Amino acid sequence: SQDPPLQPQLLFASVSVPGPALLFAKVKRKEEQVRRFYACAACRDRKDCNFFQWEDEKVSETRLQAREEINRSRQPPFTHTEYVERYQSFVALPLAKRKFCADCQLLLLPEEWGPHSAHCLLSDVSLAQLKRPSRLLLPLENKKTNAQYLFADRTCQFLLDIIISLGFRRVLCVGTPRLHEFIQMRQSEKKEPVMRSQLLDIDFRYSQFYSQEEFCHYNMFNHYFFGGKFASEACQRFLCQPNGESVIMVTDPPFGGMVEALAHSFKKVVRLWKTSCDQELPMFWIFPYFFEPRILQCFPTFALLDYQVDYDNHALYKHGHSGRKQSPVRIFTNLPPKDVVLPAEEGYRFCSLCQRYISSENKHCESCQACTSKDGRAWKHCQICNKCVKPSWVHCDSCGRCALQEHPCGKVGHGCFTCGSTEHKRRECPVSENRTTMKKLKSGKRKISEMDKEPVATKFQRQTQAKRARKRKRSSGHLENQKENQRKRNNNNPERRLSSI
Ligand SMILES: C[S@@+](CC[C@H](N)C(=O)[O-])C[C@H]1O[C@@H](n2cnc3c(N)ncnc32)[C@H](O)[C@@H]1O
Ligand SMILES: [Zn+2]
Ligand SMILES: [Zn+2]
Ligand SMILES: [Zn+2]
Ligand SMILES: [Zn+2]
Ligand SMILES: [Zn+2]
Repeated sequence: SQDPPLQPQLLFASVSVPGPALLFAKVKRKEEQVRRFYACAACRDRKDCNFFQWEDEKVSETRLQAREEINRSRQPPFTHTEYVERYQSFVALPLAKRKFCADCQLLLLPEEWGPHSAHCLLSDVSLAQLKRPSRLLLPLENKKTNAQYLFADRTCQFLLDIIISLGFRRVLCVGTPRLHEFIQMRQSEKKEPVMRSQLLDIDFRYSQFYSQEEFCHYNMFNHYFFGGKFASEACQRFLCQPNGESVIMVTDPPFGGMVEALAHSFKKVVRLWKTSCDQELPMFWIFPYFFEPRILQCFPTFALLDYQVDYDNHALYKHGHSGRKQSPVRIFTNLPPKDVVLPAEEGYRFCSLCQRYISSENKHCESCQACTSKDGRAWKHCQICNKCVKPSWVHCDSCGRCALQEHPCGKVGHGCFTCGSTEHKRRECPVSENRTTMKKLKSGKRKISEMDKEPVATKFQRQTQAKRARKRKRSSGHLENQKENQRKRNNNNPERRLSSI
């Protein structure tokens, strides 16, 4: 990008544990050069972790030591084994002695009460509460890094029901603590059929509640198991049980995350599971619909489902029309869409032509030969663009495409780096959810409905952009050529640094 380098990072702050960095590339357009650097694989906000190192940089001994020191200070206070032992001691205590420190987010043993006496303590922690850690723990709402948005019960129940009805008996929960918790609770209630689950998440606070077979402290941006070989083997053991076909992976990564890095990790998870045959690990990847092109680039067999994923603690992304925005979060899957039955009581119905379940207002377009709505509203077909567009869009002759009435006419740039939209820049992106956007939304200054903003560059736009690029190349000769190629290479490089990260 042309932007000054955003400080990349190696360490985690909110859930602060050291781990390997990712290698990114920064392109200086003017100087025609690429410089690679290491940055944190977990934090997308430099306030959380400001690790930065050029690839070819020599790091002094003193700096290495200082870094070691920071790493040490950011380790979880206990090992997973210690957490498990503590849990056992904790549940053996009488109710009156079971205290949870809300400030430290820690289950306390009586001999530790002293140093926490001035902290906010929760007393009489019941077994029922211990079974729902996602309610006990404060969601890490740090927008860029953790973005811990928890499923509403409606969504959790739907996911579990559909998983069971599809015949799966084991669920690998990658960044889905609440789904894991649902399955664990079900198990303790001895419900049939028996379901099992394992959680992989960067939030190590969960080590307090789950065994090493139930939880692995994991970074999904670089497939890193903090518990080392023991943990990755636990994951492999979970995936590769005798009836290997009955396992599904469900992931709900932070939305600001880089799709390509995630896909790279998920392919490694598949390799942990994969037997000799060329099977695909069944997967639900929960992510905003406007990432469809980028997800399909990484996983061409995936389909986008119409189901609107709903969160408890997300002020904006809510299901339905209750004055709030509808959720743009959907399920991507490599299972046949016709098998994923969406709830009729929420208005979903089957389109026999598309062979999939669609939302109530989505309608089948004869010209496109598909149910074209992505956002849940009825889309309309534009004869000139030869595709369906959002209801609020009109065809603009100067731009040669459909857009909002008040679009920046004639200024088709590269668009948003995070989601690909040409209607806004990264700073206003609804996905990266930075402060400015949140402030604007809160103060009601938002002129254009976020829903009306154009999502990822569509195939058509990409084609016209490519055409323009080719034209530019022809007209401005070699240097321009190089730039364009550089840009393309960059876009194809999975380790390229996106400004969203
Ligand atoms: C959008 S929330 C999804 C939670 C899910 N909706 C649920 O209710 O179970 C993202 C989850 O990913 C986890 N997470 C964030 N960054 C991560 C990373 N780098 N590696 C692994 N997990 C991460 C967060 O701790 C959080 O649990
Ligand atoms: Zn405390
Ligand atoms: Zn249809
Ligand atoms: Zn159409
Ligand atoms: Zn049009
Ligand atoms: Zn225009």
